Amino acid sequence: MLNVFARASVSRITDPVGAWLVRHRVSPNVVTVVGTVCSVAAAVTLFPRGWLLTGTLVVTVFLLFDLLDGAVARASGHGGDFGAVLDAGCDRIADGAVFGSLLWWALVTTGNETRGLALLLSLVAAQVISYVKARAEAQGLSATAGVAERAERLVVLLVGTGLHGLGVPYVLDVALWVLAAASVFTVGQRLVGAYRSRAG
Ligand SMILES: CCCCCCCC/C=C\CCCCCCCC(=O)OC[C@H](COP(=O)(O)O[C@@H]1[C@H](O)[C@H](OP(=O)(O)O)[C@@H](O)[C@H](O)[C@H]1O)OC(=O)CCCCCCC/C=C\CCCCCCCC
Ligand SMILES: Nc1ccn([C@@H]2O[C@H](COP(=O)(O)O)[C@@H](O)[C@H]2O)c(=O)n1
Ligand SMILES: [Mg+2]
Ligand SMILES: [Mg+2]
Repeated sequence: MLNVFARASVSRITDPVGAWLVRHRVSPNVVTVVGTVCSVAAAVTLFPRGWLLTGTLVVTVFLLFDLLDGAVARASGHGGDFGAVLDAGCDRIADGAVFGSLLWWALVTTGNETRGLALLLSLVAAQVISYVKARAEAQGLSATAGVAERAERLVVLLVGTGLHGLGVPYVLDVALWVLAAASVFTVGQRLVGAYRSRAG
């Protein structure tokens, strides 16, 4: 949904930044790798310590690099097949680090098994959602539908962690269970989409 409705607005910001980076000889792959490494580093150092507000703000800044690398690729005219693979692979690494770090915080730091379960479901479902789409595309099928695409998943999660960090009660638990349910549902939507997209 955000991919359809927010992308045009986001591009009005990211396209000029992408063109500026190209003028300074920055390549899209550098943006992808730097954004991923910094997202992972921020998530694994901040979330397990329970620094949820700081973690949310810092991780968000570096996750937004994922919106920039495509803009740099378009502005440089060097976008390509490998860039798309690197982008998607790095997305999985960043998602694993963000969800995994919060899972560590929930289970090890605070001993909250309910939050841990919701995070575990969301982590596994997030990876499966993306894998089913990629595998379907490799088979010549299409599986793009889903209520919880990556942007939606990250927005729900990070608004929940940010507000929890600010001391707002209940919001994180609601966000985590909405996220887990929507993510599991999206796995089903992607599989059904792939099935229906078969020719004949
Ligand atoms: C209240 C207390 C304080 C809390 C503050 C924090 C609030 C945090 C709120 C939001 C943070 C959101 C961060 C999200 C960043 C990442 C977004 C993202 O994923 O963008 C990519 C996405 C899709 O692009 P692709 O098609 O290239 O991506 C593919 C897709 O993700 C596939 O998904 P899946 O199959 O898993 O469902 C993957 O498979 C595939 O790997 C991947 O390549 O782009 C969009 O959807 C476009 C719209 C995104 C809107 C996000 C909202 C961000 C909020 C603010 C934007 C401000 C913009 C400023 C930019 C400045 C840059 C200098
Ligand atoms: N290192 C990269 C990253 C991305 N691309 C291209 O951009 C597309 C993704 O665009 P986003 O705005 O969603 O990041 C991707 O499919 C590639 O075509 C690239 O070439 N190199
Ligand atoms: Mg990207
Ligand atoms: Mg991406």
